[in-house]
Amino acid sequence: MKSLGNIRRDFAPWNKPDAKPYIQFKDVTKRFGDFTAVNNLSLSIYEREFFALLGASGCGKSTLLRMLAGFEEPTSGQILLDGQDLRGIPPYRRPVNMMFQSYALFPHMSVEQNIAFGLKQDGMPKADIDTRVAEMLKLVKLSQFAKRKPHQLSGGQRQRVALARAVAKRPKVLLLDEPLGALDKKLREETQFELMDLQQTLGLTFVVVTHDQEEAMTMADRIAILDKGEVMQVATPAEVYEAPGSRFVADFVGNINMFEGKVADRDGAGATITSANGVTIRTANAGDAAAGSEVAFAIRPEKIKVSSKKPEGGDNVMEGEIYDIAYLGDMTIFHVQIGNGQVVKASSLNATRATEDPLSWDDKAWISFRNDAGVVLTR
Ligand SMILES: Nc1ncnc2c1ncn2[C@@H]1O[C@H](COP(=O)(O)OP(=O)(O)OP(=O)(O)O)[C@@H](O)[C@H]1O
Repeated sequence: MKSLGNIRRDFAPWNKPDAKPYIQFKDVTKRFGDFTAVNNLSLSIYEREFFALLGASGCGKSTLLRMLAGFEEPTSGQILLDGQDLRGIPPYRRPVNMMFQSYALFPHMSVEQNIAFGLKQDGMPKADIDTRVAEMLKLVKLSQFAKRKPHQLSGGQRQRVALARAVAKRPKVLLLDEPLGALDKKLREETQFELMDLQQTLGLTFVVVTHDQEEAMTMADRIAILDKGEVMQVATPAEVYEAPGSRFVADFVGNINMFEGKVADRDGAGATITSANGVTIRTANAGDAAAGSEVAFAIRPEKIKVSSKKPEGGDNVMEGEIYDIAYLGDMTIFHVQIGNGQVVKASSLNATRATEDPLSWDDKAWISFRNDAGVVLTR
């Protein structure tokens, strides 16, 4: 795992000016009657990338995948794969395979027959099929289950059979529509790592559709966040989380506190922001927000410290009262109502067993955060 991690750290073709995208959506629009499911969308995906399409139900994620697979054609615009326009090319002639949420395994066939199915249809010689199936079974660690029927497997094992079947034909691109949707939380988390390993081992390009942001953050090299058929932001998980480009993205990914307000003063890269309900915030990252403009200051709960005593110094210190406490085992989330009535969420890791600074409902408390802990959003 360590070495894979190192390889991934260097994997950023989107930052290389001469890197050629492998998959390109160019001004793609898809209408169903007078409903626009995908609106003039452009997107580039690179070879061997693990790319996630993330968005709420109905935002057009599956439609994008289906157009790439060839089950739908764009109303206008182009989809290119390795420079080739895909329009008019039927699904079975595209170097793309799709794995659906309902794995659609054939119930009457054994695991190995399921995996062999597509290869047989392609007329591959029997000896080659046997070799390929054995290789796939080993890859997904199901060799000992080759003779079983799908109903004799667990949900996670069935999911791996479906994966093996989807990659058996060695597609260049694997499309996964909510691939882990049917698995429980623990199994999902394990399987996420298996999927990442598999993608690395095979050197494939993966495009995965999910509405689960944690899943997208864990697995993907980059994430496209979609809303109403449009791309809101395309970035690495860390960028999406630490530097969201808009209120929509900030709010969509993870938990965040938002202070709506105005830029009162700018100095260098920083600014002073007065929130609509009277809090003054000092920030070092004001981006391109102009003095006087309406902005939101956004800060993640884990960047805010809660204490019973007023912290000495510090960039931003506000007095409040504990409004609510949620103990989640590994961490505690405090809701602190500050002077102006706004409730601020702050989380702290429960790294030690007894908390050094016990806080309780209705206690007076102080919140504090550094001036580089949040971002200013202009959109
Ligand atoms: N064949 C179709 N005819 C009419 N409308 C469609 C068709 N396919 C999709 N849509 C509409 O297009 C929009 C986008 O659908 P899509 O399946 O891409 O969403 P999604 O983001 O994948 O959502 P979910 O997470 O619920 O699957 C939806 O409003 C859907 O109702």
